[in-house]
Amino acid sequence: MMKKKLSIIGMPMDLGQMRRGVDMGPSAIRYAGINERLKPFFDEIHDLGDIAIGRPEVIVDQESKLRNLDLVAEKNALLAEKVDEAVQAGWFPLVLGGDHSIAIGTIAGVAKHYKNLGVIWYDAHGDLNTAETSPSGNIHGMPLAVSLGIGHSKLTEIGGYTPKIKPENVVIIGARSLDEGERILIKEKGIKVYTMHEIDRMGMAKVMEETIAYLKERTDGVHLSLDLDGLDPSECPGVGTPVIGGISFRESHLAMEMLEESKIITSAEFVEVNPILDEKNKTASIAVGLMASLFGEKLL
Ligand SMILES: NC(=[NH2+])NCCC[C@H](N)C(=O)O
Ligand SMILES: [Mn+2]
Ligand SMILES: [Mn+2]
Repeated sequence: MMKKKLSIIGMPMDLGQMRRGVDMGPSAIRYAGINERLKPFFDEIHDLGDIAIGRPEVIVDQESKLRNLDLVAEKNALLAEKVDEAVQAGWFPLVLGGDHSIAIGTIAGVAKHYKNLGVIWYDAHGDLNTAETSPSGNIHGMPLAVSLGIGHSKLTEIGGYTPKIKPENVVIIGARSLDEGERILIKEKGIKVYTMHEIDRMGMAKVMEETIAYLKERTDGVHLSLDLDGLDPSECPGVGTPVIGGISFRESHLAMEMLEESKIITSAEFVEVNPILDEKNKTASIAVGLMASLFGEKLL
């Protein structure tokens, strides 16, 4: 049997949006006991520490209006390298955010190892904006588009190849706040989306059954990109862009348990935990609980 090895990488990035505090996400998640909780499910766990981000001044790219474009690109290139090395060496990469712009780096590091990487985008948002469609200029609203090869070339070219993933290999779960340009892109590219409407109507069990079956038949690895704002803000208040009417804690655990049973997940990231906006580290604790379910923790 191959050893089960987990590589934890902290990405204290807050340059993809405007609310301070999300750079403390990795610390909050570690403080919530990630190591202890995941230990039973791995032969070895290496916490590689954090990628150095620094505290630079905000610079808006004059041409594209993207906030912190150069730094977000530079730091994501570093993350991509780290993730690439982990996968290469046979470690499961688990990245702790940081705002969702870090998915650009994670996916750049992972996708080169697969012919058809699948992505589950568990999020209230589509994160499918470009400089042209973004209402905010915040890069954390763009990483899924960037990974599909759509967006500023400084972002899409990270890792030296583009696109990273194909639209038919993506499943978005939990969407309830989509901008106009994102809706157009979803339809144009035929991206599979389970909005809150489908989750209410079909139930999470059916949504996950379909998602797993869909990805199993077309992908050779699946990355889970879980934005804690996919969950309802009453349960996960520690996020920068909360949207009412989200996925429940229980539904989310079921989703993670079903993913564990399916054995399809080959990399993951948990993003947008902002301890300054949180209540007693609740959101970080929920993130750790979801990771535990994803890797095999059972109630009985
Ligand atoms: N990763 C996130 N929380 N993204 C929120 C994006 C919000 C909005 N759609 C924007 O582009 O600014
Ligand atoms: Mn997101
Ligand atoms: Mn979101």
